[in-house]
Amino acid sequence: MIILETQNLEYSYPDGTKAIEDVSIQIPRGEKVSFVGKNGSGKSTLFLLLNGTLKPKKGKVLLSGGEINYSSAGLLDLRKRVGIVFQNSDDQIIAPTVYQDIAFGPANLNYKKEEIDKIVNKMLDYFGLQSLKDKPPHHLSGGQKKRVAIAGVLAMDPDVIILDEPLSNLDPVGADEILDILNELNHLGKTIVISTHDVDLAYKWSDRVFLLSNSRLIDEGSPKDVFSKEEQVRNSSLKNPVILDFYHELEKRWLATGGKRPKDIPELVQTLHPVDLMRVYVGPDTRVGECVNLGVLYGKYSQDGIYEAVNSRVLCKNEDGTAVVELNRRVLKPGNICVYNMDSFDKEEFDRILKEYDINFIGAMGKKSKERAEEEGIEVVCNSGVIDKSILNALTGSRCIILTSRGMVEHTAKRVREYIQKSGIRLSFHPVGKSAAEIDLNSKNDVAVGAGVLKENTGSKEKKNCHEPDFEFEE
Ligand SMILES: Nc1ncnc2c1ncn2[C@@H]1O[C@H](COP(=O)(O)OP(=O)(O)OP(=O)(O)O)[C@@H](O)[C@H]1O
Repeated sequence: MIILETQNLEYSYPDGTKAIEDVSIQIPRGEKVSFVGKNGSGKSTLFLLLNGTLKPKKGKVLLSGGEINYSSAGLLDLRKRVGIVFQNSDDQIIAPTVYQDIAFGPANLNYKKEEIDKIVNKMLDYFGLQSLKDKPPHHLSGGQKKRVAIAGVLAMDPDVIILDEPLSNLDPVGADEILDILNELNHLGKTIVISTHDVDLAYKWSDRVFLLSNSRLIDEGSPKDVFSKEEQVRNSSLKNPVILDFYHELEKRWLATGGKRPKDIPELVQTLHPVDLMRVYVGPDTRVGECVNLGVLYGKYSQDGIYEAVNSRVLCKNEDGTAVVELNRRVLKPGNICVYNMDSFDKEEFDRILKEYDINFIGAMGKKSKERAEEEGIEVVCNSGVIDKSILNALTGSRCIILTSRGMVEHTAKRVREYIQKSGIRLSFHPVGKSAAEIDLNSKNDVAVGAGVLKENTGSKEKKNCHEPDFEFEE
């Protein structure tokens, strides 16, 4: 529901200065509203028009849908419902004591003495001014004067409280105290309208921002909307809220993502999730924001395990066809590789091994073993580049078996062990079957890398868990 509204408002001062030109605004009831704009943009003039202190040359001011009545009675009613706190408290505080100043408004409304006393004491308590009630206001500090000025307005229990630069000249703690009071009053249902040059305040505090420039309304909307138009903000001689500048710098360095502009520090912290980025080539049709699957990452990209990069979001694309993607890693449990000597093939034993190791990839190496596999009706899925393909399949979690003959078993073992040593990825490797025990796993052909050597696991091979490697890398 709109509590205050202006329609095509125009105002010029008697000297001819055009202070407000064609301004139409709507202020919803119960909102916290900020007017921002450089010096002389027309904020104070608009506020004086909103509470009837000034009468527009053209256009209308409406309160709760009704046009303002500029008769004395109409204005008295308006000022009871729309209170204004001036930027300079000395312009507002006129009575000889704090008590009398707060009592001024209710007295003007012809309230009875007891009622006035009750209201003033309530205000003195609420604003922590009891100990100062008999002091002359001009002896008070800036913060205390501001509290007296707000108390004087609140004493009339207005629906809307308009405050012109309420925090100017206050120290940070004093400013926070006033802000707390405004927040509480808003919480109690009051519509709070302020003007400010403090873009950080307008950005984080307001529900709605109106931007004035050269006596005209330039923009209005949520703080995030209004302050997202950086050029417009700059052209209005304002600055970006610091929190947004900071966020943009983090965003440029890929330290903050999510595209959600933070409103305050907790929101900023939320944008700082650790990002895991990779520069990759993507097709020409891939767009920023799309997700790509990069397959399995190992070697230097694997961190301390094997990962599959699925649904990795493209954060930016470069002209050279590369893109920066945010990796979405899915941990892969490495599979295993068994090697079986087809020279001593035994159908029953072979079937048991397939079952025990849950084999889902069979490769055959060497003419003899391929022929034997065919004779035995074994479904071989790979018969060239078998060792490397088995390694690649094992990396993505497959359970592989390589069928080969006596001499090739040790060669296969050596190649797999080399890979394990170089990559640091602990694939399981098991010579299996009757002749497995004959394989010299500690062959002098083993490759030693750095300070590490491979050694055989102890324990029965027959009982070994299929995910447990036969070889360990020993530092
Ligand atoms: N009493 C006056 N007589 C003539 N011109 C005035 C008077 N008061 C303000 N103005 C002019 O009206 C224009 C709007 O002034 P206003 O005080 O409303 O701006 P403002 O946005 O509140 O500025 P500030 O941020 O400096 O408080 C300015 O050009 C100003 O010089």
